[in-house]
Amino acid sequence: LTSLSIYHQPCDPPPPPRTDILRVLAHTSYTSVGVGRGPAEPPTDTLQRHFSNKDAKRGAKGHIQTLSDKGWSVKGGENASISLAGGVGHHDSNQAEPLESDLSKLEALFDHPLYNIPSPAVPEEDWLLKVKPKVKAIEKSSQMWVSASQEAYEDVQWTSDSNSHPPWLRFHLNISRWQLYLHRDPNMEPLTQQLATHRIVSAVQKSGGTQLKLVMSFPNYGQAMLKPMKQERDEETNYNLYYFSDFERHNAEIAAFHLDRILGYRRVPPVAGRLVDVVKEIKDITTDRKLARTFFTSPVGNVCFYGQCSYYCSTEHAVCGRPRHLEASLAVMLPDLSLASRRTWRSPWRRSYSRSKLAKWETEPDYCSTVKKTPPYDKGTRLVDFMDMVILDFLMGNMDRHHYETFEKFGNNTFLLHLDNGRAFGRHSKDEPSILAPLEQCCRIRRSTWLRLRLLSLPQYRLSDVMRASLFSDPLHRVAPLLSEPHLAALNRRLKTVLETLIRCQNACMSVYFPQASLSL
Ligand SMILES: Nc1ncnc2c1ncn2[C@@H]1O[C@H](COP(=O)(O)OP(=O)(O)OP(=O)(O)O)[C@@H](O)[C@H]1O
Ligand SMILES: [Mn+2]
Repeated sequence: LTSLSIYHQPCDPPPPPRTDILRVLAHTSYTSVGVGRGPAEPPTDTLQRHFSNKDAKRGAKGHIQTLSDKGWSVKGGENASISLAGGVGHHDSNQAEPLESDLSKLEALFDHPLYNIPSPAVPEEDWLLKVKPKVKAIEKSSQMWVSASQEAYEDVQWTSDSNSHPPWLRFHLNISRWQLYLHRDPNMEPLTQQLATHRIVSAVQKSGGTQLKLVMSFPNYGQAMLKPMKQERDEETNYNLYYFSDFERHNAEIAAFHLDRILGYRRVPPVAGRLVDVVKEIKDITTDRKLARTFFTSPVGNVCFYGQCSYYCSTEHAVCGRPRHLEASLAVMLPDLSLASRRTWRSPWRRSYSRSKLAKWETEPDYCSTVKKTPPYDKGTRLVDFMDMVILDFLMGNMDRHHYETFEKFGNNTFLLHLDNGRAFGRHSKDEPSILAPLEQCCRIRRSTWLRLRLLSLPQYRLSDVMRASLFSDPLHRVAPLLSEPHLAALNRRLKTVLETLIRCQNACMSVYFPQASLSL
């Protein structure tokens, strides 16, 4: 299983000819396909082995019930899935399928061996954080921190037992060298539930970045980054706006989390949608004076605010409740930088961020060969990790990946954090081929990613369907589907383009080394 290199060069001799790989991929028994778990593959934690297919199915159904119990479905209770199936019936009648089938596709996808590749336990040094051994009682009392507004926060009674930890802490403690969370992580449901429903005790502006965002705090000391809704779901980005002037979209942050998980990466911090009460949950509780000063009531009686930031923070660009309910995305905060510092990397394929200049990669045909020789892209998994991110960005139309971050502790041998996806999903009617330039130019991909992409192109796991099913679990789905049908359809179209690019890569090299070989993709 580990014999195949993740660095299989497109121009290396290909592995021995296989029978129809697509057929094998669709087959439930996977042992006959030599999928390598290269050193870059996220380890599978023992926890996930306890999750049988049955548990997973029950989990998914249970979730629908939880949502409907809370009045989050149109009809609720037993009929929840039926009414919701009707609710999504507006997509292309040729493809119309009830939601039940989308959900079972998602379950089947996550049950597939490509998502359940066994791996050894995570070595001690591969965890991002370590729990300190028990502090003595005396030290403890002198170290005890007393909150200024004690009523707002809960008493902390955490022990070394993870059952005593709130979901956000469990999330932090489970971040490892290769992924933010586990496949089928049992903590995801409580974590996203809390983001969506937990009482907000503090809201302040987050500094840094160009657009308005807030840090929200919860009574259990968890925190989340809020991005407000600025654009209707079916509105397309204005064609005359440069990518760097585009608005951020809350639904893009949510959808990116789901897409990243479906691609099997798990490199986007969990995000949930929430209808926030602008008055009760922001204006009344904020201690941020600069923010408080920007609240006003619009001529039609909606409560609005605009905060302070370097773009779009003015009365003209205020975000407004209806009349006080505002849609927003809440992303769980990563561990504080004092506990886990991060390194920021400039993307080698960064756009020029100028209206007139072109970047080097746009003019130099052999640009990739230079990058391949430049650390950290010359060793380890960095280049294929970068390609994973490129594919995510192309699928969701994100042109704004100027930088990416990694956890300092893990050096160069670690996954890339896919933070800041707010400028994705701006346009469904057009694809942006330049986002794929790195893949076109380098022709490199991690084998397991490539296999998963092919899986997602099969009708029984179709990307748009599994995304629809996954997004259905977000609380904001009851307000409106997080991605409109044209956006879901665009995902399939773009996936096809990615696969065609890879076939072109393979063809080009096959013709060099194996002129007579036929391609059995
Ligand atoms: N979930 C998170 N937890 C902790 N920090 C985060 C999280 N998401 C983003 N950040 C940090 O906050 C900074 C700003 O976030 P983000 O990039 O999403 O905002 P932005 O306004 O879109 O920024 P920019 O305008 O530079 O694109 C990021 O550089 C990142 O370091
Ligand atoms: Mn941004």
